[in-house]
Amino acid sequence: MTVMVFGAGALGSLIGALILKSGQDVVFIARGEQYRVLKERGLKISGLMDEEFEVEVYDRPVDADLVFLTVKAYDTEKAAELLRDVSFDGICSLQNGVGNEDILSGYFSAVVGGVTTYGANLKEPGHVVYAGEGMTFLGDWKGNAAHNFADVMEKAGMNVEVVGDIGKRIWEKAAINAVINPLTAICRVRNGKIVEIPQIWTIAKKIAGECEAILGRMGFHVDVENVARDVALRTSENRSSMLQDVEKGKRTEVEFINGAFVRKGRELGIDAIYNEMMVNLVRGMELGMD
Ligand SMILES: NC(=O)C1=CN([C@@H]2O[C@H](COP(=O)(O)OP(=O)(O)OC[C@H]3O[C@@H](n4cnc5c(N)ncnc54)[C@H](OP(=O)(O)O)[C@@H]3O)[C@@H](O)[C@H]2O)C=CC1
Ligand SMILES: CC(C)(CO)C(=O)C(=O)O
Repeated sequence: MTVMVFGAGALGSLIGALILKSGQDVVFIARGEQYRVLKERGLKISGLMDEEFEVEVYDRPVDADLVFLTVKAYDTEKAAELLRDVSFDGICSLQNGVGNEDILSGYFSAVVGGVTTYGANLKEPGHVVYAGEGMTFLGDWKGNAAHNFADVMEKAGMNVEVVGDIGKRIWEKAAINAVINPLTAICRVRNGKIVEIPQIWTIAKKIAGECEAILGRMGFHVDVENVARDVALRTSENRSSMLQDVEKGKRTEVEFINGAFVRKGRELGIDAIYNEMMVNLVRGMELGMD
């Protein structure tokens, strides 16, 4: 059994390292400087684990049995096109945002949706910090492969559960990210500050209200304001992934987070003007970067 990790950045390298450490075969797909360093020097994981791994790494996909997809959401379509040329039995997205599984379902017959709270940061090429042990929920989106992916993760000692409501969980996580991520990125603050600073929290509540109305109409009843508040406070010292992207001058996943609520709101006839404002402001920042 060979497991491919397509997108060996922060999360993919961590997941791949944990699977490799358990004695299972892993191939890593990377690009650019990350590919070069992984090939020449291997992978270093620090933080909750302190180990170095020699890794089998390629700059294009190869045949495998199972594929974990860990590219950013805006790279999913391109990854699917590349993966079409190789053979594997199932693909599992561990990405944030909405829409990845639908894109993959247009290409492949066994697609698994995933939501994970494991935390990883890329310190420098080839060096990933394992920042938080979390939980991963997997669910079949198309076909029947979730249990195969869960077996691999379980063997690797990871916390994982196969669930029947992965769609709801993906949207729920997207709602939490829709409230916290753009505001932390625009205001350049850590997560906890969006609750502490009343001027920011006022806007957060508007975004949460729109997300809750949309999720409610979809049959997903979530108290978005309170859940997002709890997550922001529990992760109060975190710099959100969107803030980190903006600070590094990288593109963000805002179109797959707040943008997903704007599109779903339009479809359902529900206003999502605060989410739309977040998309425009964050995209504006991205496009204005030198
Ligand atoms: N990091 C975390 O703790 C968590 C992340 N997530 C989600 O997981 C996903 C990945 O996040 P993260 O690991 O932080 O992001 P990273 O940018 O660190 O990792 C993605 C990696 O995929 C690479 N990549 C993209 N396209 C290709 C390609 N065609 N061929 C080879 N490599 C490719 C990227 O290269 P390049 O840098 O050149 O673009 C990058 O190295 C996101 O959706 C994120 O929201 C979810 C939970 C936790
Ligand atoms: C939950 C949260 C907001 C934690 O920082 C996150 O998922 C992110 O930063 O993308």
